[in-house]
Amino acid sequence: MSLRLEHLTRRVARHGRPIVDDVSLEVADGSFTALLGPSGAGKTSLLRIIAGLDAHCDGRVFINAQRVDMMEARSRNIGFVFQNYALFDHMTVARNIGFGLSIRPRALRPDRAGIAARVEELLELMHLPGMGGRYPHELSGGQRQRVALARALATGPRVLLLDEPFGALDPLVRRRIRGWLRDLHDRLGLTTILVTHDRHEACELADAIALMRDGRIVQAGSPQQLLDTPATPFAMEFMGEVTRLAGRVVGGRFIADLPDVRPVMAGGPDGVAELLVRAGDVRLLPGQGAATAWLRQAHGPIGTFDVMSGPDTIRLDAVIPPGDGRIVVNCALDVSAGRVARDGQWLGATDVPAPSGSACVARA
Ligand SMILES: Nc1ncnc2c1ncn2[C@@H]1O[C@H](COP(=O)(O)OP(=O)(O)OP(=O)(O)O)[C@@H](O)[C@H]1O
Repeated sequence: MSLRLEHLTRRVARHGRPIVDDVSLEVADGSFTALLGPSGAGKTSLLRIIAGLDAHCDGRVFINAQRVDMMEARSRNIGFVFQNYALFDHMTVARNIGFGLSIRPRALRPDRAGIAARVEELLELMHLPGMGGRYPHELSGGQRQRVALARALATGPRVLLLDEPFGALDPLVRRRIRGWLRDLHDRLGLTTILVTHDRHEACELADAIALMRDGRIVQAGSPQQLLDTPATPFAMEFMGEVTRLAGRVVGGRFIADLPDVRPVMAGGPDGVAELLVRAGDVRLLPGQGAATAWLRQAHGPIGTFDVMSGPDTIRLDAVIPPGDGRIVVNCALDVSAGRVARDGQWLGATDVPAPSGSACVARA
């Protein structure tokens, strides 16, 4: 099922600006979309509006072209999993899973045998066979999360909303459950939206990412699009480690404060600016300058260096030059693949998509 969000806005008391601010987004049928962003960006608030758990003051939500934001939550046929599992501790796993079915209106409710059969089917699907009689406190975190998923899927929703579902799990379990979740999504033909602040998680799982900040969507697109053409310096920094170099734009070139950084072409008027560059795009050029770089730590082909250039020493990540790269003398720095920014925007960028509201991609 496809989703379309149009200009969604939510205001709450004692909060100066809207916590969800004019958000528009297309989510393709069968896609896995991550709402990514720092704490307080409005991800959970947006998810709750879609689910019908919180009110919005402006905008519309469509599922398969049908407007649903005036419907109550349980009529939307959306499955929702919270960060903290939110299982009923006093109920067995089987009753937890069957709960949504057991409170359906009489005309739609399966009989007891029907509910039991559906619960068994879900226990099997979630790799929890024979665990229906246990209580939540008798399960591991990963198992509890799978019970929460089973409960969300019991009524057969086609849209699944997940709010930081892996937050409380250790990294190993987290990785395993991610792979399993993506398989489940594909197998059941779900349309899934996942809230996370972990870019690795978003990139590993999702076909599309909507990056949020201050209640707004900064950029939406495939993980590769966000990595290759970040809409803003914030997007670039959120999607990967970057080094920032201070400097100025003079006559169409960025001149870094560090004297051994080679000038970079830059659009925009003259003035103070900064350059953002990824570690894999910083090259030390031995014998072509006056800087000295000491390798502090190697991470595969990339190293963390202390670079002394003129009177300053800065720490940055760069590609380790061939040979013994522990001390690189008389070097210049090539950062020509970096991007030049001023006041939180790219300077003279021509290849960057417009922020906010861009459509999410369909699944490959
Ligand atoms: N009911 C509310 N009343 C007042 N402020 C709220 C309410 N709900 C959320 N907020 C505020 O709205 C902002 C967005 O919160 P939200 O939980 O949606 O962010 P988030 O991106 O999901 O953050 P996190 O990753 O920390 O969960 C925050 O500043 C939060 O304090």
